[in-house]
Amino acid sequence: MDLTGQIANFHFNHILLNAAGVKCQTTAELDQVLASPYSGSVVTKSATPMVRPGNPSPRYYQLPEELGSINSMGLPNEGFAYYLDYVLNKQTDKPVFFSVAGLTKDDNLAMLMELEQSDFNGLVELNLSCPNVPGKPQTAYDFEATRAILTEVFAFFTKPLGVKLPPYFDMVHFDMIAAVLNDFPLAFVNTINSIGNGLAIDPHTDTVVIKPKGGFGGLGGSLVKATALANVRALRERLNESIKIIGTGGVTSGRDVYDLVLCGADLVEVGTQLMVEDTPVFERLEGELANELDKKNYQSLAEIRGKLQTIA
Ligand SMILES: O=C1NC(=O)NC(C(=O)O)N1
Repeated sequence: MDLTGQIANFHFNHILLNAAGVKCQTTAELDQVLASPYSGSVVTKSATPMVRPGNPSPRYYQLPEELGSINSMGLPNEGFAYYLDYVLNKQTDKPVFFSVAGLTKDDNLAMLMELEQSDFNGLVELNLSCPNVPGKPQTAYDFEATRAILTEVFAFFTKPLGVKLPPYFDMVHFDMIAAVLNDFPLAFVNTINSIGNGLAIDPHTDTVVIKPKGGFGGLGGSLVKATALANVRALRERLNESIKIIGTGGVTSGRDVYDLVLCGADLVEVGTQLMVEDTPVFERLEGELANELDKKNYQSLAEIRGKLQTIA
């Protein structure tokens, strides 16, 4: 059975990997994800130029009844140089994604210039959608700002680049972001980032469950699946076919992976459920995915990719 994926010149023997932010802040975590026989790749925690402690804790909370998670991490990371050193020295035959999330356009341009001039030979993900830095907007909700930064980036950047997008909730917004992205030689888009600025309450104490921003945080896990499916499907229908799609959000079962591929995903990322189960989740999900294909006598993901049916 062929459970592989392709982005640019990179072939992925498995389509599952971590979502940026989960199991990817330290070299030990990155090594563990890469070492899983059932991961196809790894993505680094979104890097800022300097080390960042992030927001005060509690800043991550698992919602009850396996609904998902809420987080306001605030881009804690070991700093750009730490991740560049890791990717330049790590021996692996799996493609690696380097995620960057500068707090300013200049920070992003500086990190991307350093990556361009480095020997890094993987893929780069420009995170335009972190909802958790107080006072900072999710750039990709501003279509002109997104066009402006991509214009400056592609004036010099020649390596495979993709963007991490927030979820959109309006058909016109799908049209507008696709009209921007189609003007650039992007290797991929990764959709969705968490659903920004949700709120969860502890019923025993009548208190929010995370400290930053009065309890507002990004939502992940099963409760965001329908939004993730819609964003993958809408962008697949609108983007040039040269722009591949990484589907992220709401994956807790092999059927969830199958559904994202059905909507057009080339690779699939796991965030909240990876926090819950750790790296064995990749084996479980791939096994369940294979079973879903078996049920319908499919031999490869290529047979179902983008093949979601509508009602005539
Ligand atoms: O892009 C991000 N999305 C999230 O949901 N959380 C992290 C963060 O807060 O660092 N960043």
